[in-house]
Amino acid sequence: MDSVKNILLEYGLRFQEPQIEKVDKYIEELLGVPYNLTAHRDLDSAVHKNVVEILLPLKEELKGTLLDVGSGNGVPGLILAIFFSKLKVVLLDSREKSVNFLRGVIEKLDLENVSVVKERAENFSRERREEFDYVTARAVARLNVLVEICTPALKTGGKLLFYKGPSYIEELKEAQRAMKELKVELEEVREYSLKTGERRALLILRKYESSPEKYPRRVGVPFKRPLL
Ligand SMILES: C[S@@+](CC[C@H](N)C(=O)[O-])C[C@H]1O[C@@H](n2cnc3c(N)ncnc32)[C@H](O)[C@@H]1O
Repeated sequence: MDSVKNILLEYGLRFQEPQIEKVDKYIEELLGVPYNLTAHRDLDSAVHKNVVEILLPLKEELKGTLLDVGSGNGVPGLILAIFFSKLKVVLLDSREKSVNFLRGVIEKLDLENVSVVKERAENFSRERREEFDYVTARAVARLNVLVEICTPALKTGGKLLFYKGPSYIEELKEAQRAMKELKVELEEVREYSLKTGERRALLILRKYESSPEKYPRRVGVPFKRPLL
């Protein structure tokens, strides 16, 4: 039977045993069934979607502070916290159900470098300006919205790491105004493919100056009236 370890080895990803043990437990929590009872296809798909997709495009070690916006079940923030022990991670989500799940997982996995906050990103980013070295997000909003709700919490010189599908090309065009307003520039796009055939891209944007105080606008506005 495939294990998390074998799948990561297939991709040439590097790891240590304690990290694999934690990911095994995490997948068990995610699927809601003990590891030895997990169906092969469920395990394979969960590891690809939640672990390989996150680690594969990262060549460098991440260290410092990281905020994961709209963390849901903990992807990518929790996975990054497991594999990069020098990171201090805040998982942010406005949904009670996600926050409760995440708190349970952190306790079970005994993770000391992760905390969870239940709050809307618009409020959190306004209050915690210029605090994080990285802000990450996957499957939360289109790029122009993400830039507005994430960038204020980022330090000047810090990086936004957004996991996207092939729609990123359109989203980048649409996000030009938001990038200019919030003072971020595209540094790099890392395109990659999973063995499942899925095409993905990691967008890396760098904040070159403080974002104006008027951003982010109040809760809901960046979604309802995105910067275009
Ligand atoms: C589709 S899920 C994605 C979860 C995870 N990032 C992933 O890729 O598996 C989107 C999550 O973003 C959260 N979310 C959406 N808008 C948000 C906001 N403005 N502030 C905080 N959380 C938000 C939702 O509650 C939900 O848990």
